[in-house]
Amino acid sequence: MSAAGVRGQAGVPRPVGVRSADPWRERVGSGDWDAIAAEIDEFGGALLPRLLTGAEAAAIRSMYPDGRLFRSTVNMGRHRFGEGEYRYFKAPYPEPIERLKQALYPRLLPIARDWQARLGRAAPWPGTLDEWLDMCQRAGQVKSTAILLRYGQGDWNALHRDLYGELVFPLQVVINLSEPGVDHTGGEFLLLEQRPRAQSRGTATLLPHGHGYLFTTRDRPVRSARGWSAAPVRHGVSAIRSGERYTLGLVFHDAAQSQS
Ligand SMILES: O=C(O)CCC(=O)C(=O)O
Ligand SMILES: [Fe+2]
Repeated sequence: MSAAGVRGQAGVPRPVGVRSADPWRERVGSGDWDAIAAEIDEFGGALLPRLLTGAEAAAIRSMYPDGRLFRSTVNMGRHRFGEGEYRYFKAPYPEPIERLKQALYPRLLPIARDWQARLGRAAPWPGTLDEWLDMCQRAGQVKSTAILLRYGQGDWNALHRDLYGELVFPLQVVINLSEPGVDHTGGEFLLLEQRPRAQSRGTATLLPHGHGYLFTTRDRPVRSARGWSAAPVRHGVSAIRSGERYTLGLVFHDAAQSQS
């Protein structure tokens, strides 16, 4: 950890002094990114360090009822997406959301480029999130995609992929704003990987409070007889058995006008 940070409450690095580095980049950078890349290569998902303190997670949870912050609300039962509700943040995003997306993008980029090379595909993603979102905008993908999800007892999220147009960033992050075992039981994060010419593999993860979880958005390279093939990956959430579970979903492409 850099000299500019000290361990704050609950193990979250906190900036000190006027010359401290961007605290969001520092938090994101406190993970062992070689180990994270190895983990996502093996399982299609990987736990990230704690990205939000308890107070910050509570502050984001408390945004849920404030209609001014959101561009639309999705009733998951009505769309047969599961049960529960989520809301799309309006751009510009509240500061922690914008800063986390900015801090995460350059860490995800080498993994995305590496995957694309293995799959023999061209990597369209520029070095910064702003440049990439400009490309989305020019392609008509102009709508914000960060979401705040709220699940009560019995709610769940059907297995899906967050694709919103031709342009896709292949990795995304979810953060648990609630504390498993305290605020909710059940509500495991699920990944389902469709393996080439084989049965699918499932992975369930109880996301620790305030931590990020990095996972595959559309598909990822897996070894096959002829080298590498693209394995489609879906994600979802098992039923919440008790309590409430709030999460923050960060997708790195924006959405076409025709998408919700
Ligand atoms: O609530 C979760 O853990 C997953 C939410 C989700 O579908 C997403 O972040 O894209
Ligand atoms: Fe999703």
